[in-house]
Amino acid sequence: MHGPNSRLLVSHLEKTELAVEHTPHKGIICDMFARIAKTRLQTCRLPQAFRTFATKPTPTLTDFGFIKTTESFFFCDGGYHPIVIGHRLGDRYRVVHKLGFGFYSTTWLARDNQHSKYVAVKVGTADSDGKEVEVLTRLTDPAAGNQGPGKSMILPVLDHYTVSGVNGTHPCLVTVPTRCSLFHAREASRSSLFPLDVARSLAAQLVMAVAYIHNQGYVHGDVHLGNILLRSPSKFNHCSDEELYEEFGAPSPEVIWYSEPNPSFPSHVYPSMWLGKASDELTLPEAKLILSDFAIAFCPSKELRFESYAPLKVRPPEDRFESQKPLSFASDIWSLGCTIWEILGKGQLFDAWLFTEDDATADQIDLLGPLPSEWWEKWDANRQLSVQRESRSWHQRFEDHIQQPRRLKSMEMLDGKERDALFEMIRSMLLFRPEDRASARDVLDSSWMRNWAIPAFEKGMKEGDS
Ligand SMILES: Nc1ncnc2c1ncn2[C@@H]1O[C@H](COP(=O)(O)OP(=O)(O)OP(=O)(O)O)[C@@H](O)[C@H]1O
Repeated sequence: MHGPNSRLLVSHLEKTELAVEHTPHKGIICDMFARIAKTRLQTCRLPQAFRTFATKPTPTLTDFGFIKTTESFFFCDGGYHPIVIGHRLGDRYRVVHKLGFGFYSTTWLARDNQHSKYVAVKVGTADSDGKEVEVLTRLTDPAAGNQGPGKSMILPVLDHYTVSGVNGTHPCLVTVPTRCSLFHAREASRSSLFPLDVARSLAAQLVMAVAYIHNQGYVHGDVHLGNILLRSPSKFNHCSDEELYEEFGAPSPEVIWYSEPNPSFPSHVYPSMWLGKASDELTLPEAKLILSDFAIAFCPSKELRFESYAPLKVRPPEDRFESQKPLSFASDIWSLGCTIWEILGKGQLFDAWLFTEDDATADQIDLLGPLPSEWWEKWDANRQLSVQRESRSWHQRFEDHIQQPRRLKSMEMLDGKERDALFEMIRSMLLFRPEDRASARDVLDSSWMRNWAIPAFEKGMKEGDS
């Protein structure tokens, strides 16, 4: 099931658009979803409801009652709060549209009746701990100093409170609404690419944001394209609800089909509104980044964390090979290196189609060379490396993921000097041993940052001012 069609299906699953009932390949699709679910079991922190489903030995199509929307699966005790457009969230916020959802929350565009402006209200699942509020409050505290532009790339908490409903008590976090994630901006484009200067500027901003949070003593723990959002133009605060619906579309509830009806399930869900822009249409002044989702961020000096919850494609290898040692800032640096690569091109540095931890390790060895000897002994390398694999060098991956897609779309490409500086920087971030990796500060001082990425960011700031 590898290949573009299966990728498309997953993307549809994630975008909640798949009408499986109408396909002639239900059996194959059930099998594929079962595999996706099981792969995800190894790769993400997941609510219990999903775990129960994913461990079913032979799921049938009926078990995929959530197919029309993965989201509907999480309406259960401890899960999402069912929300209807027009309802109030707390006394102050009237829900106007849906902005998005993740495994641990749904996010809504709401009208703040006190200040007559739009806000984003992230409503956590009842089993989420609400710790994100605390982390964001500390990181955006005016007393935390203003070390460079990184701080402005974190959203301040405007308000927080809890709401109670059929599935439990839910933490609510209020921030300004943003545009879309880099992942969704790419998905919405024809080329899946950012213009080169935009990509450089986004990479610079991401490193600044990570350098800032590291400086404040926090590890983000989940750096990937889905958690990097684009700042919204502020103009839409002046729109009425009607004008907003006119421009961005009104909410259109979709009926959910359930295999086993339950009062905690809503009868409808809402597709998310699209405030975003396709990646290839994004201009330099518009490319203003927000690092989001601090739900699993932690402070290594206060809390020991041994397990990484980052997706496998960006997950640092010490999670697997040094599971007795606590994770540190260097775990973010690995994910950051992989994410910068992805921002510049259209492929992932480490391929990630239904890939297992063994595939990830083998792919990392292909690119980076042998594991440290004590790690090697922990891995059944002979079995894994005997599997026929296509070995791809830095240059090949660069050609496949970055240069060739840019060439094919007639978009600006990197020259040899820039490519070498990029390789040098990313290599310093992807060293197997976490203690050998560059720090975020070192990355900011690298030649690629100083000569290509930061100048593009500064150019964007100037163009935005003029
Ligand atoms: N301030 C915001 N403005 C607009 N959309 C937002 C905002 N915050 C979150 N979203 C949307 O909601 C989605 C999910 O948010 P987020 O990743 O923070 O949730 P989560 O439940 O912690 O996710 P995960 O599945 O990574 O655990 C985002 O991808 C984005 O589309």
